[in-house]
Amino acid sequence: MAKRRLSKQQKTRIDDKHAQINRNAKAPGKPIAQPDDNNFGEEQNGLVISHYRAQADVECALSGDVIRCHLRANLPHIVTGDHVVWRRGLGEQANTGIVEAINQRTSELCRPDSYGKMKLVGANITRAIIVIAPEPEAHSNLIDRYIVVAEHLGLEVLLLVNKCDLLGDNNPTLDLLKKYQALGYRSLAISSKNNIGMDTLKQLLSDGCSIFVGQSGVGKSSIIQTLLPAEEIKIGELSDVARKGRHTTTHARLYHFPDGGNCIDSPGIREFGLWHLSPDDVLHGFSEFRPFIGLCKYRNCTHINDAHCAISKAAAAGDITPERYKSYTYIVQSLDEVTIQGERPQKQ
Ligand SMILES: Nc1nc2c(ncn2[C@@H]2O[C@H](COP(=O)(O)OP(=O)(O)OP(=O)(O)O)[C@@H](O)[C@H]2O)c(=O)[nH]1
Ligand SMILES: [Zn+2]
Repeated sequence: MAKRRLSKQQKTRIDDKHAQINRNAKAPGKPIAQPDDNNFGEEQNGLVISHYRAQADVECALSGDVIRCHLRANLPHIVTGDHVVWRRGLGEQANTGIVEAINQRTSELCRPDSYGKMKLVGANITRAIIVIAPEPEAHSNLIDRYIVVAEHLGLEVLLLVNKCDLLGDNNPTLDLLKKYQALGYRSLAISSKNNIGMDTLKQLLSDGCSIFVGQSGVGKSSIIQTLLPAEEIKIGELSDVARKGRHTTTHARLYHFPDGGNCIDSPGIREFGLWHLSPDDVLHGFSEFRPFIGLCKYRNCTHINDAHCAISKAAAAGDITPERYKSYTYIVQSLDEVTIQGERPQKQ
């Protein structure tokens, strides 16, 4: 994945798209030919497992069947993880249905597509599993970036150390772990290869809807495969596509863990980033900074080398660690960089 600095024009386009997504959630869409109401049964609840341009696979809340549904015109943009009201086709049409309404979402995850346009990739996610490993080495700034987005979306964070079979006694990953534990983040060390800690992980994931994020090679595919033995091939397919960089062709899919809880996965979701966040969002994403927010002398304080800044004073006094403060400044200064799907990393 390449990091590149967005031009003003591209940033405007992303902002416009985000505004459009918000408008779509409220405003009517283009009129399309409507199916005959008499051909469908009672309204019922469902869960969007996957969605395509004009259709969605909806799981019936009662039977668990997954039905390919058309979408009622004027419906806001639908996305994997949406809770919907739908009606099943009658008679010979029982294997189809129509989505009538989308219930309010508790969270929305967006990301830019290959053209830099923002699109929704998942809804109602409750938990971000940030996967790190002794190899490739974990960097706290990357962890902080994931945490900031998770905090912004109101997600629970689980810092998952995979490959614990490679941890010696003095591995730097253990120090990292302690640092985030001290900040109040839950963590767990596992080895998907040696099946260590997997039962505890299953328990932690047994409610809500999780997504797995983290740098390439930490073992996200391996972990998901272990948790979803029946879905092995499909996960593998997604992973292969990710490696070839053809992300736009894949759809986010919702999976049920056998022991409870859901997971939404796609290469696009695994690479979640700081799309659209303002410097203020980033500030609030550093949870230990919050007691000092609003105490700076100047209202337009950027908290980076500003005079009379309560945040930098807290860092100097040791109430905020130098690493986290540095991480904050680094993230704010790189907010206009974005990872575009399908691009290869550029040499620095
Ligand atoms: N030693 C050890 N190796 C592991 C473990 N889990 C995964 N691996 C290895 O780590 C490598 C990367 O695993 P993947 O599951 O492909 O990692 P990923 O995070 O999905 O990578 P991307 O698909 O590139 O994002 C593979 O060679 C795995 O066999 C583990 O618990 N211990
Ligand atoms: Zn300040």
